[in-house]
Amino acid sequence: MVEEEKDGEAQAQAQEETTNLVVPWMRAPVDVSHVDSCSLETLPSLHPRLKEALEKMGISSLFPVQVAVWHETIGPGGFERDVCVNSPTGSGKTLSYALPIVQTLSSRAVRCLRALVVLPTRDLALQVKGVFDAIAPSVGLSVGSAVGQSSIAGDIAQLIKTHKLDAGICYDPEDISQKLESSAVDILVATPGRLMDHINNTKGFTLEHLRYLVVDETDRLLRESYQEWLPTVLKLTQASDDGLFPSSSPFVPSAFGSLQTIRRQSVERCFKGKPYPRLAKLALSATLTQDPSKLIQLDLHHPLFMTTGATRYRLPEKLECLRLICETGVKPVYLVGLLKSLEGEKCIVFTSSVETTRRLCKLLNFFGDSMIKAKEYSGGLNQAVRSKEIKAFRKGDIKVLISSDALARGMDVELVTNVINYDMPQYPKTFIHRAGRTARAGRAGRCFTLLGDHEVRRFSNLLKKVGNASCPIYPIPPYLFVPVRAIYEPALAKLKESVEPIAPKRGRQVGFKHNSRTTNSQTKRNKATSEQA
Ligand SMILES: Nc1ncnc2c1ncn2[C@@H]1O[C@H](COP(=O)(O)OP(=O)(O)OP(=O)(O)O)[C@@H](O)[C@H]1O
Repeated sequence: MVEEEKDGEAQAQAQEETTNLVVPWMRAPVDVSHVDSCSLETLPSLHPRLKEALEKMGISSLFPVQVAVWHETIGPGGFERDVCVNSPTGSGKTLSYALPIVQTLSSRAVRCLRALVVLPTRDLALQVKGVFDAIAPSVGLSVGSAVGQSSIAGDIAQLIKTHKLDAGICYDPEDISQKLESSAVDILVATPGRLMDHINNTKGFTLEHLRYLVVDETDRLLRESYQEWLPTVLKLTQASDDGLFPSSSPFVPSAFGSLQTIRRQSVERCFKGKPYPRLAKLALSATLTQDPSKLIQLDLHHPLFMTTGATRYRLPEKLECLRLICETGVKPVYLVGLLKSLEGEKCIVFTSSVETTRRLCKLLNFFGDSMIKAKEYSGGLNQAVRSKEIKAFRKGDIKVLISSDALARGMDVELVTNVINYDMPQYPKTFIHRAGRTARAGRAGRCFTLLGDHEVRRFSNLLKKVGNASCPIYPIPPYLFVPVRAIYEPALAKLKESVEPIAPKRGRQVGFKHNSRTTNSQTKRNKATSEQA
């Protein structure tokens, strides 16, 4: 699956900037910045076992966005409107949907797939599954995942339960040899590609009982069609809403024939509440699209827009932005000086591409043991290596992670106190998501951006777009900077020996682009490079 924010982001940003159209329902939002946190004790209707589960997670109160969504779903709102949330990174959007969904499903009597949460990448999906896993079992709900690069057979074993047919059940005589399959999970967290695999190929996988659809990182998911996953899901659930057989849909081969209708009715009767509830949708992002042509794809019902403050984007409150103006040709020296000044703290260093990530990581490790030990995270690595590195980073065994934008969205790693833009982000949204890997959950954090002289103006414009005027220069003490300079050339020579030259193309330079100007041109060239998850 494509992870990198490149050409798609450019197009999306350009489109949004040229169209000033805002759909009417977005003009009268609920402003979450006027909502207060709420203690679990005073949160209305919270299931006692969910309260216990939250306390075990160390949570004693809900954040404003979580209170606002609770109000619209469990509170008086009662899930009657679809909800679109634009709320800063680290503000707790995951629990804002996980908690109401789990609370509502806690009263279900029969297990079947009621909630589907879709995320753009495998790592994000597994992170969100972890949040559901922490609360859903307390009320007897089961959570599954369907993500790329894991075994399909393993998925099926986890998601589908096979029963023998009871003698008294009315079934299609043609299907007499078949066993009855049903969902082994109430909630599924999935990436679009694997979801489509199950929709198209997995016997017994059905969305006919789906009540909740969450589209997390909405702008990212709406930008690419991922095998038409969204229209497919909507079509399948629409068929169910209309009382049509999903098996009549061209998308799904029927596993049960006429038995499906009998099962659907009996299952829904076993659910306290409405017999045929509407599919409720929740769409969330820190940079929610306002593009009507994108939003229309969600087919929203009487949507309610929640946002934070009056500006389009908002950075976390305790995020401090700083910049370093780098002399041409020696940007890595500035980076090492900066990392030395932050020694002992967890840092993510963002670059513009998989290739720069790989080379920069190698280069840092050539500076010698006394300098910086860094690891790499990008779509250029296989999943097992990525998972290993992120685990070590979470544990604190690795302090510096050099990453492409594969890590920019959604990833929640505790105690990351610094984000460093080694390459200046090209788009405001990329800045928001990268910077948002720190200063999460009300904590403090810093975002440093390394700039060449020629980038200063463009960066100031970008800061205006993200609503941040203040970004002072960070002074690196000379005693950290000067010794690094002395060992830069030997480290660079080692790097040149160790890396395979890139196949020369017209106007393409071979070797590590340590010059901020060439890094910028490399960024442009690499726009076509996509990352595979
Ligand atoms: N009520 C709460 N009390 C304390 N911590 C919380 C609470 N809700 C969420 N958190 C923590 O806040 C952090 C950020 O939450 P989450 O990942 O849901 O943010 P987000 O808004 O989805 O961010 P992003 O836009 O970057 O994806 C997580 O570590 C989570 O455990």
